[in-house]
Amino acid sequence: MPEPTAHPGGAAPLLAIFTDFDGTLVEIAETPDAIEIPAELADQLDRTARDFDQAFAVITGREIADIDRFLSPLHLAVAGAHGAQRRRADGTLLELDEAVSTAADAIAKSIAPLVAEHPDLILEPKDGAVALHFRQAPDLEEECLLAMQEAIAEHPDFTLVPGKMVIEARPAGFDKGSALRAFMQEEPFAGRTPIFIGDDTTDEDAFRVAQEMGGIGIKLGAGETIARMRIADVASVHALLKGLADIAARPHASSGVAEEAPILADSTAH
Ligand SMILES: O=P(O)(O)OC[C@H]1O[C@H](O[C@H]2O[C@H](CO)[C@@H](O)[C@H](O)[C@H]2O)[C@H](O)[C@@H](O)[C@@H]1O
Repeated sequence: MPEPTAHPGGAAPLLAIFTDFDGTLVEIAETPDAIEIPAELADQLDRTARDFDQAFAVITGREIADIDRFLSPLHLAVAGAHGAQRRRADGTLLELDEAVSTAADAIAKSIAPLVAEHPDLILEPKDGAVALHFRQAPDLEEECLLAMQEAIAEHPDFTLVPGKMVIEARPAGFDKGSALRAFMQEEPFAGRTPIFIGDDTTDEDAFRVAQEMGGIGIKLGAGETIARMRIADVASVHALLKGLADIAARPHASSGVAEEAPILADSTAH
């Protein structure tokens, strides 16, 4: 693994920026399609990517196609379906094993009758993963969990992960940490110091890997976390990205993230 690189003009390291999508770049909504995309979001992320020499990626539970649709016409580096899908910074799309797609289809099919019976549930089939949402029927959480456990029983290569009012099946061996590590082995991420911003339990793997690699995990909101830093809300994430881009655009930046961005708090401070 290459050592993190110092900024050519000063002491600040070159950063690689990774963010989660739902609950981090956009506010949580009642349904997956009801999210509101701030008008300037795509432009801001494009600027972040450019100012960090394209060392910027979204690591999400969503499909890559979803992220492209929400940020159109921007095509960022993205790890989708919790890392099962990945598009590199140079635009190369990594092929998903056909057996994984087939198994995800089968899991979604076996959940369909439950969703037909309870129209408030939302089934979100993805290429390589399946999400069963119960935000509009919270009393069905237990039933959803049992149904998903049953559905993956015949697919031992899949594992269940809880999210925000959702239970997801994803292929074992993929998570947001493995996605971050994979990006960090490639240009233009290699040798940089990773920062990952996220809000959910599935983001903990990425916090861990970012910190193992000498970087920083930034947890949005409350809740147990291994992330070293916290940030209050989605608006603060946008402000932080803008602030980081401003720092990166300066030719002789010399100060660190925390010093330049008081919207961050040490997550271990009381
Ligand atoms: O990893 P993320 O980018 O945070 O994606 C996690 C899941 O986000 C979406 O579901 C969540 O957001 C929805 C819209 O706000 C909300 O209605 C739902 O209750 C949340 O669980 C998305 O639909 C999933 O595919 C992602 O895995």
